[in-house]
Amino acid sequence: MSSVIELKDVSKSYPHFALKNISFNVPKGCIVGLIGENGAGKSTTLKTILNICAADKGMVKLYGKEIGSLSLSDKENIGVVFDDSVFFENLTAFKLEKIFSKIYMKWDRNYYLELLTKFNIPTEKKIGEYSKGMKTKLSLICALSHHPKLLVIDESLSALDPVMREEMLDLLLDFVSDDENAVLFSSHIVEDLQKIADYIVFINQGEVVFEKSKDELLYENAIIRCRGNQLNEIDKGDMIAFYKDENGAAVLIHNHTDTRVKYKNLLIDQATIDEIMKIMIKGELV
Ligand SMILES: Nc1ncnc2c1ncn2[C@@H]1O[C@H](COP(=O)(O)OP(=O)(O)OP(=O)(O)O)[C@@H](O)[C@H]1O
Repeated sequence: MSSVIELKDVSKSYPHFALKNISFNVPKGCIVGLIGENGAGKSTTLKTILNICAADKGMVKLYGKEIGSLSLSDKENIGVVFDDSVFFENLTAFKLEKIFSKIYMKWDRNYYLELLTKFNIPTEKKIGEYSKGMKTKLSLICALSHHPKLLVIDESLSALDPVMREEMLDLLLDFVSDDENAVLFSSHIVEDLQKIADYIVFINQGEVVFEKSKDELLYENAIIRCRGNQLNEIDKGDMIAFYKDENGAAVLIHNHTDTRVKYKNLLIDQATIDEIMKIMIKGELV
């Protein structure tokens, strides 16, 4: 399976923060979810991929080409939806269409109008008068309407209500049903990524903690919930990380049949990606 994005040992330093040797791939036909707490380095990673900020070292390739050597038509194959995407607030969606039709060679007016109707976006209202959710929808619609092959989305869908998010997620699944397309999607709403992502890349304090297929991640991990004083009943070798507070302990363990048998007297739950992330960030790694 070839990759749309390849990152190898990418580093970028700011005065009080550094991305350190970030490596991961975004394979064709896949949705890759980038997760991590506030300030972990998700946006910086996306900006480095898009060459909005240059990496200090490492390699970024899109469709096998170094990021600095992309042609205009290569760039047109990238659709970007950022949380702070700005459109001219005095324009209407109709006027915006006229501008984009001149910028993008593959601009698809009919598809744009179809999506505006489907997602109830007013065409004659000024964009400055849109709600945040409407702006987000418009941003995704614009990104899709020039038929990119890669969509890079930063946090944006968090402004949408659950029903609308579901529809947008369906749109992304539809997008990657074409095996040539791919999505790199950074989100706080890990639940969304659990629904649609094929791979999860977890970044913490500027470093990749893991890059795994979602199915593998959910299958390989389980959580023991117990009282704090029961922690010593669990062998360190079975633990990945644990979190303890006054209400008890949550222990991330390797999910093997033998660990399930070994700890049959303790409550073992399936782990969600959200819980895996929280225990690894807030708890202690073993
Ligand atoms: N231009 C910049 N100059 C200096 N520091 C920066 C710059 N851009 C980002 N940072 C710092 O880099 C760190 C990572 O920021 P980044 O926006 O990548 O995190 P994030 O994971 O996307 O966070 P969030 O989920 O809150 O959006 C933060 O500490 C931020 O202050």
